[in-house]
Amino acid sequence: MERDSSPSDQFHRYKNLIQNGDNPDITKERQGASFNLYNMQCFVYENDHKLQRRQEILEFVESHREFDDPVHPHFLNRDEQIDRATRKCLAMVDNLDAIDVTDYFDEAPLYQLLTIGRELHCLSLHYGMFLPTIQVHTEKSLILGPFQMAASKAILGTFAQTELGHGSNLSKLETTATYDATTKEFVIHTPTMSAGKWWPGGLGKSANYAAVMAQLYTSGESKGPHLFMVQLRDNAHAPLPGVTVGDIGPKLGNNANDNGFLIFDHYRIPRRNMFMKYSKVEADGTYIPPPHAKLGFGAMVLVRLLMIRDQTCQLGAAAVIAIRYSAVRHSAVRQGEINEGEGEVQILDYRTQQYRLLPQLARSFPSSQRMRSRNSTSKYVTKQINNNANMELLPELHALSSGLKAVITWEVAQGIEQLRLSCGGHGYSRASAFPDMYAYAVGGCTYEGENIVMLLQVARFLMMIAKEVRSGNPKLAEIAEYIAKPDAVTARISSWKTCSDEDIIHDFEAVTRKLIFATFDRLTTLERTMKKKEAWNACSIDLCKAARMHVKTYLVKNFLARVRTCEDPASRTVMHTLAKLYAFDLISGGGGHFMKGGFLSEKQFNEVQLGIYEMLAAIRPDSVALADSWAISDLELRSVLGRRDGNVYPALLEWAQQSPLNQN
Ligand SMILES: CC/C=C\C/C=C\C/C=C\C/C=C\C/C=C\C/C=C\CCCCC(=O)SCCNC(=O)CCNC(=O)[C@H](O)C(C)(C)COP(=O)(O)OP(=O)(O)OC[C@H]1O[C@@H](n2cnc3c(N)ncnc32)[C@H](O)[C@@H]1OP(=O)(O)O
Ligand SMILES: Cc1cc2nc3c(=O)[nH]c(=O)nc-3n(C[C@H](O)[C@H](O)[C@H](O)COP(=O)(O)OP(=O)(O)OC[C@H]3O[C@@H](n4cnc5c(N)ncnc54)[C@H](O)[C@@H]3O)c2cc1C
Repeated sequence: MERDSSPSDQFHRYKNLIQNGDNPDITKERQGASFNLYNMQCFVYENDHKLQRRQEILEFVESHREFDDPVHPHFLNRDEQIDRATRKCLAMVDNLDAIDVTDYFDEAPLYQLLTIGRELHCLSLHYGMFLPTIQVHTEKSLILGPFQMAASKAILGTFAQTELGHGSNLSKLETTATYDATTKEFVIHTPTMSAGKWWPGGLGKSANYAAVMAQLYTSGESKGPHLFMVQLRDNAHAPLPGVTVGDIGPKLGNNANDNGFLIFDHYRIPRRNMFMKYSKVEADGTYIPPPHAKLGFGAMVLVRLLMIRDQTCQLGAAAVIAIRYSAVRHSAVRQGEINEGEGEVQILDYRTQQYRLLPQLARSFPSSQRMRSRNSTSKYVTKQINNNANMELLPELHALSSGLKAVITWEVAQGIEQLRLSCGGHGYSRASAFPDMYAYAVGGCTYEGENIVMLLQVARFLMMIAKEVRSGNPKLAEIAEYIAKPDAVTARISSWKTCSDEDIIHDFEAVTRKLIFATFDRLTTLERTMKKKEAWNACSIDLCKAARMHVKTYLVKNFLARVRTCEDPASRTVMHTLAKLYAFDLISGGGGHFMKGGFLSEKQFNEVQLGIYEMLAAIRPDSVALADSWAISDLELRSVLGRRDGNVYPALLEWAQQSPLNQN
């Protein structure tokens, strides 16, 4: 059948509709902000230098043609996605001078987002886990500049720990590394089908090396899981004899990453290939244990901390998209009128919409902020460990990194989904970026320690503290000091305007303390009639609840503390309201815990609900400017709906035009 014009021609006709300049609604929103954007951005990124670096890195990437995308990546099949990501990875590595590669907190992730986007890729595990593993587990004299090795592209590594049969429970991993003192080698072997490594990123096609977690056997004795550096492929990139390796197929997301499987058949590696910073096997097979049994899990602790910041930035970006879209969405489709006859309103004016957007925006700030200080704590703890001086802080760091990882990845994934819904149908399109963001975030709930398993680690720590407090001789980590404070019978929370930060902290601490001790009492009662592990299992839902509340209390306290450091009064006022909204929203969502035993009265609970309404209204005029305070460029955002200029509809048409279905 003949047609008047091709879909492509028709799109070109519509393209003429693209507006010059920014959408007037979004401009008006920006003009109405109560604070100076630059001051707020400096607060969010801690100083103007970091802000300036963001801009410099953006300009660098934008000026390099090798980072351009000839076809929008959403329209590529998996092979093409992997090709694209690999091409970009090479360009990224060729231009590493553009950033401080050791800054895993700001510069490296930003550079990666700008060059490649949200898809994980063949180098994700190399940078995300392989290099951190080398850093954490290799003696300094042997590191030989891992970043130079990466830059020279000589070694491309992954982290191969999870197996078909076991992921969370490291003690049951089945891959073996048996020391042969006659040849001074380890024999790496996959003894059963369930022992096959499964999931490592970049393993399927790309990596030629892996840090492999395997059960160490020496002098006929089992010594538990240890890490080994293993070459997998030769110089021509073919698997070495004794190594079977491949891709595990498509996944919910991260499909530009070749997650793989790996099977060893009595594969030999030199003795020095064991990561021996903490535990050692001497040439004669003598085993030297580490100064702390869990130091071998150190790389995971570090990466959990990195993930927290990385994931929170995804929530920030999702909030930016949804808020900007909500400011421009009103006239194309009738959503209803608030005051009849006065015409349609921006969807941002609906209180329900604000309730979907603003608590998520609030949620995106504290965890990104505090991770900076956690990162320095981590460096401090590592230094203590390296000096062999002090292992005392290790359980605290493990509990905190596990808890934050579990709570934040969950909240980020749920938040992104809520923000997607807030954009109606367009949120469902990949053009919005929400589907990719969600797939990325939800992966974080599983990898690097399944969230429930991580919460139960926090609970172990809390139960130990509770036992110490009850014994009357507590030696408490800083994050747990509140657990020893006296009980509080009633809540202090009043109206959001009059209640102080101390009131909010008092109430969160009191409720969490109660939850911890109620769980502790239940556990100890059960332990009288059950085996310890059975008792633990029998109250593990409560254990997780206590762990979650402990982490949320930590986040609330830190958000409020961070806001107090804001030097610009106008920015501080808005951020303070946002911090209170964050706290009130958590109380409202966790009403059961707060109202239990009459701690929070019904009147106080009503104040909380009312306060949420009022704070939404108070923040509404600043919401677009608050979104802008994340200082995210369009290239980083990669969302048609979240464009800075607000010209969403022509951009959607332009995006759809690239669909291969429209090419003929
Ligand atoms: C140019 C640059 C370009 C780009 C740069 C790109 C990126 C960089 C920038 C940013 C990146 C940011 C982030 C993303 C990074 C990468 C993400 C990409 C891809 C995803 C990677 C995913 C990788 C993986 O998933 S690897 C596999 C992870 N697996 C796990 O996490 C397993 C989970 N299980 C465990 O950790 C343990 O089994 C356990 C902790 C659950 C239990 O331990 P154990 O087995 O020993 O049993 P228990 O009896 O419970 O414990 C005994 C006691 O030991 C304590 N314990 C346990 N662990 C620790 C620890 N680590 N430290 C201290 N103490 C520990 C435990 O608490 C018990 O103590 P208790 O006193 O007896 O109670
Ligand atoms: C996108 C992605 C990338 C990954 N990349 C890598 C990688 O590069 N390298 C690597 O080694 N691995 C990787 N993994 C694997 C990942 O680390 C594991 O999937 C994760 O640690 C969870 O382990 P599992 O799959 O065995 O889950 P399981 O432990 O089987 O969990 C299944 C269920 O059992 C529950 N459960 C398990 N143990 C307990 C317990 N003790 N108490 C209560 N409940 C429990 C969990 O809560 C969960 O609900 C990746 C996974 C994904 C999804």
